[in-house]
Amino acid sequence: MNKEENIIVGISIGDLNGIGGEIILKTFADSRVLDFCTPVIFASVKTMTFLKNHFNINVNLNGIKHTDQILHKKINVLNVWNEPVKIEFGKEDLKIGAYAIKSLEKATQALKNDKIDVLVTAPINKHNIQSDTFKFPGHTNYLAQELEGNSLMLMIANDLRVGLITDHVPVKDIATHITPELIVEKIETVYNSLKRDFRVNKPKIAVLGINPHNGDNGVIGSEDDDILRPTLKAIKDSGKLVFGPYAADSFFGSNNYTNFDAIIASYHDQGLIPFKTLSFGKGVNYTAGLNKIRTSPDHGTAFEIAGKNEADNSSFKEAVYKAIEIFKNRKEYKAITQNPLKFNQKKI
Ligand SMILES: NC(=O)c1ccc[n+]([C@@H]2O[C@H](COP(=O)([O-])OP(=O)(O)OC[C@H]3O[C@@H](n4cnc5c(N)ncnc54)[C@H](O)[C@@H]3O)[C@@H](O)[C@H]2O)c1
Ligand SMILES: N[C@H](C(=O)O)[C@H](O)COP(=O)(O)O
Repeated sequence: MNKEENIIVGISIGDLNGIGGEIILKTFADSRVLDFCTPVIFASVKTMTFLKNHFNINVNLNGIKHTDQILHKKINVLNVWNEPVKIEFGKEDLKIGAYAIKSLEKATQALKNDKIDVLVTAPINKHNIQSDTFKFPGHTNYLAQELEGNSLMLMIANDLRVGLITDHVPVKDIATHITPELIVEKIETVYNSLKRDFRVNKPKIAVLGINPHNGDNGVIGSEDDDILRPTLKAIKDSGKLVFGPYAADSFFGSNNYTNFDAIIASYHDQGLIPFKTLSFGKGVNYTAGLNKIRTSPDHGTAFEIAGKNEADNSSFKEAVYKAIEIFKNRKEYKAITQNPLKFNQKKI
């Protein structure tokens, strides 16, 4: 297979009782998608056949046992399990959560071993995936352990990119998590990702304040003055185009966000509420900063509509496209930065 043209997209199935299977099949039912990527779904042919019949989606599945059997122009399904699985749409079920993790672990292994080029994850339910061996609040935190680099949750929709200093952290713990070291690490990660993954030459990054109105000189909290401002000053002094802190409440409403290549929020809902409000259904969740590429849609398992053929697959499709785009950008960036003279040479 020509890996240059046919990027192999590994897909973890997510929660089988949610909308994951539906959005995956709807995406690859459009055969044009198979012209530029080769999907490999980590699940089982039996399970995927049940789903395609349930949703009446007319696709052919190519069942395989090993990644060396992957075929181009086919929807490959790698059999991670063979037994029949009882799918009950909309039901939170620990047994179903265990299949989501089986799929994720197998796909991650393939990603680590370069058997797939990128990983796109369908949504999981964070409660039913917990077990004695799996204790992560999400893919980002799991992949941060499995892969190399410093992970960053970066939500992307066209030119809007919102990264988080803290991600799946309970509200009561946020302030203690935000240290100068973590701020530096996350800004460094988004800066490098903008250059390498999105080919932004001189990234401009905005940082949102932690407290309401940046703490109003200590009246509403001291973290902005004591931690954030001095850290940002040191980063700015190093020559990076980093701006802020900006009061978070008006930053998006005033359209100021359009002036930056990325926005860094202090915590999950500070960043994800404006992001999803502006882009829900088109956004992509990208785990930046790691040696491998993983994207996912900007939504969850949507149990209330699962099985009803109502799920919109736009965000999942966008997640596939973005993973491919980032894969290509990284390759190009590597070529340019390794030997710029060679890259610019033209054949005479
Ligand atoms: N990438 C992921 O794995 C991921 C992302 C977000 C949430 N989750 C998990 O999913 C579960 C449910 O989370 P939630 O209820 O907060 O968010 P959700 O995104 O599942 O649902 C929010 C709302 O959006 C609707 N919706 C979501 N996706 C849709 C789609 N493709 N088409 C049409 N409507 C859609 C739902 O019906 C619901 O009304 C939680 O366990 C959460 O942790 C997982
Ligand atoms: N915070 C993500 C969102 O709301 O879209 C979601 O929980 C997924 O997180 P992981 O990518 O870490 O699973």
